[in-house]
Amino acid sequence: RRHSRKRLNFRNFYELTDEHLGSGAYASVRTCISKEDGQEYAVKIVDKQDESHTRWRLLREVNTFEMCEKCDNIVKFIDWYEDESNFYMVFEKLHGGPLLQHIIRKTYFTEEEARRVTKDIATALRFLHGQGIAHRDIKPENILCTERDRVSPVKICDLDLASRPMKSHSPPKVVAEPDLASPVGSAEFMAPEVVDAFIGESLKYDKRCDMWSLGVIIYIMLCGYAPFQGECTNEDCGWMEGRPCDDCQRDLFTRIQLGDYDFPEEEWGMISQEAKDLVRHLLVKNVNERYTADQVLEHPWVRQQSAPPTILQTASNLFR
Ligand SMILES: O=C1N=Cc2cc(Nc3ncnc4nc[nH]c34)ccc21
Repeated sequence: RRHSRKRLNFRNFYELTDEHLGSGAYASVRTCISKEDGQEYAVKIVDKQDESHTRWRLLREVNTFEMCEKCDNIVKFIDWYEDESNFYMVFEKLHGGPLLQHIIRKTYFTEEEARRVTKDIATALRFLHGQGIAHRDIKPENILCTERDRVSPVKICDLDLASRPMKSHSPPKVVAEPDLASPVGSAEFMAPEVVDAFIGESLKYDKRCDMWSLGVIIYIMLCGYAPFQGECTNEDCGWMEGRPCDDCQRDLFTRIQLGDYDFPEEEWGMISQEAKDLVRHLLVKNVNERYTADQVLEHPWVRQQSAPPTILQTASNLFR
């Protein structure tokens, strides 16, 4: 009972400020100040009204963060609370904010800065994948800059969609007399891909989705636009303003599935061959061939002490 009582008093331990750090569909992230040490923290406030946000789902995310506390490139989780209407997840406060907002504010952004950010994200992914966890939602909003005045080091956040490592790779316990009503107990009915998921290679490959996402982030950091973009015939469909458009969405999915992207000379002419080579090894449709986090960290462009100081056109293109 003591344990749960403590959980109910977020406001006894922290005071919310009116600084909003971000908001998603079901949660908002705000700055709060600890009454204990006077330091700023970030708190993700999850609305309980959305019944898909159960305590079980919160505790799973909390547990995933606790597995990652040793990794310097994953935002540090501090503690969680709840009251009748919200869950509160408290994190260390990072002062640089989300990656793209940071890059837009910079007058110039160099390959060397892109290399350092890439190394930090690959380090976080190597740690997660080493724990058997796939992030599954790697995107610029989930890459946070630690400092206001420089783009690296960065940390990844939001493990809500992260996969949980399988307890063990043992195949499902098969009972002698299969109870036909409960498919889990009887492997006789499992499809090949389900058997594969239990014991096959697919477990190894489910982390590779994060490496594709990393490839898209590196591409955007180097030129300021995405490798795959959807566009429909209707000029002012609203897609570019962030409004939904089914035709654009379908076009985007088709382009991703075809994996057809290129390096337009205007921006990519001045970018090193090593940087392009790394992107080529990540935006690979075949997961068997797609680079792992270890391979990214061993790649010449990432390993080198510094990449070319070439000033990129990223910031101006991001503004478009
Ligand atoms: O788990 C999280 N899901 C979203 C999220 C955002 C988030 N945001 C921030 N955390 C710490 N400092 C931040 N500064 C800006 N946004 C910040 C932290 C943790 C999570």
